[in-house]
Amino acid sequence: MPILQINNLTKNFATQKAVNNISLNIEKGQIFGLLGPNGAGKTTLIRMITGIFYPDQGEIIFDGKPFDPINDIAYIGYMPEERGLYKKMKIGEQALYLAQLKGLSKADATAKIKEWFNRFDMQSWWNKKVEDLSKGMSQKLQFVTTVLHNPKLIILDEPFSGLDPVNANLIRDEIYRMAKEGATIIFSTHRMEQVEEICDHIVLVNKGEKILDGTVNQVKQEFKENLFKVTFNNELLAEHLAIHLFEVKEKKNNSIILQRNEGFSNNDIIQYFINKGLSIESFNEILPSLNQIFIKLVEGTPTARQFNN
Ligand SMILES: Nc1ncnc2c1ncn2[C@@H]1O[C@H](COP(=O)(O)OP(=O)(O)OP(=O)(O)O)[C@@H](O)[C@H]1O
Repeated sequence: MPILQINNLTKNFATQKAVNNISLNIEKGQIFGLLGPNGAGKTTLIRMITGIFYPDQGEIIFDGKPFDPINDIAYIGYMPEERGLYKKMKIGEQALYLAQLKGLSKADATAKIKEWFNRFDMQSWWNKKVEDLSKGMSQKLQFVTTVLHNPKLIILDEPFSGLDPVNANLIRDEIYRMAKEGATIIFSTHRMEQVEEICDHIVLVNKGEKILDGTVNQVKQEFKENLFKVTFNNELLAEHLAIHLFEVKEKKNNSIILQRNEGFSNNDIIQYFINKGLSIESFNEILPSLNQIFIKLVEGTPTARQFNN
C-alpha cells in the first residue's frame, strides 16, 4: 500500500495555477525525487502534503486514510529549503522543543537527541546557539530535528546544500538507512546527479503539471537514443565506417560513439565489425543522464537552463 496517494490535486493562487491536477503514488520505503524547474509547483505540492495549504481540489490519502493534517503531521518530518531555526536559542533546548512539538515526551526526546548527536558527532554543540553554527552545521542540526521523531514520511528540500562532501555522505547514508528501515523519503532538488544516485522513483513537474513519472531506469530507457560506445583492439579506419547500420557521432583512433539506425540490432553491428576483421574490446550503450532528459523536456522555457550546469 502506498504511504501517500495524491489524486487530482490542484492549487491556484489568483490566476496562477501553481499545481494543476497532479496525481501520484509514493510507496512505503521509497526514496522519491520530486523534481522540476523553479516555479514548477514543487513547494506548493509539498505544502499541501504537509498541511500548510489546503488544496482547492483533489485528495491526499496518507497511510491508507484521508490526510488529517492535525494528527498526521506527527508522522511527517519536513525540512524546508528556507531553514527555520531559532538563532538565539541553545541547540540542545531547541532540539528538545521541536521534538516535543512532534509529540515526544521530554525523556524520549532527550534520549533521541543524544543518540543523534552521538551519531553525527555533535555532542559538544548542546549549549551553543544556532547563530554560532556555520551553514553546514545548522543544516546538520535541521536534518536531525526533522527526523528525530522517527517520521513515516520525511520530506527533504535540497538537503545537501551547504554541506561538505563528508557531511553530505553522512546525511546520504542516513537517508538510505531510514528508507531501509521503512521510512519513505521525498527528496526535492535541482541537483540531478544526486537524484540519479539516490532516488528509486522520480516525478518531474513543470508549470504545475506532472510531465514524467517512473523509476530512474524506466525514464532513462524511455529517452534513450540508441547510442553506443564501441572500443577496439585495433585501429579504426574510415573504410570501416561506411555503412548504413549506424551514424558515427564521434570517432577516435580505436573507439567510436555510434547511433544505431532503425531496423538493425546490436548483433548486426557487432557482426559487421567482426566481418571487417576488427577486434571488439567493449560495446556499451550510452543512456541519457537525467540532466539531459530534463533539459529536453522543459526546453523552450526560460527555466530550462537551471539544469544545464
Ligand atoms: N503564496 C503564493 N502566492 C502566490 N503565488 C504563489 C505562492 N506560492 C507559490 N506561488 C506561485 O506558484 C507557482 C509555483 O511555485 P512553487 O513555489 O510551488 O514552485 P517550486 O517548484 O517550489 O519552485 P523553486 O524550485 O523555485 O522553489 C509559481 O508561479 C509561484 O509564483
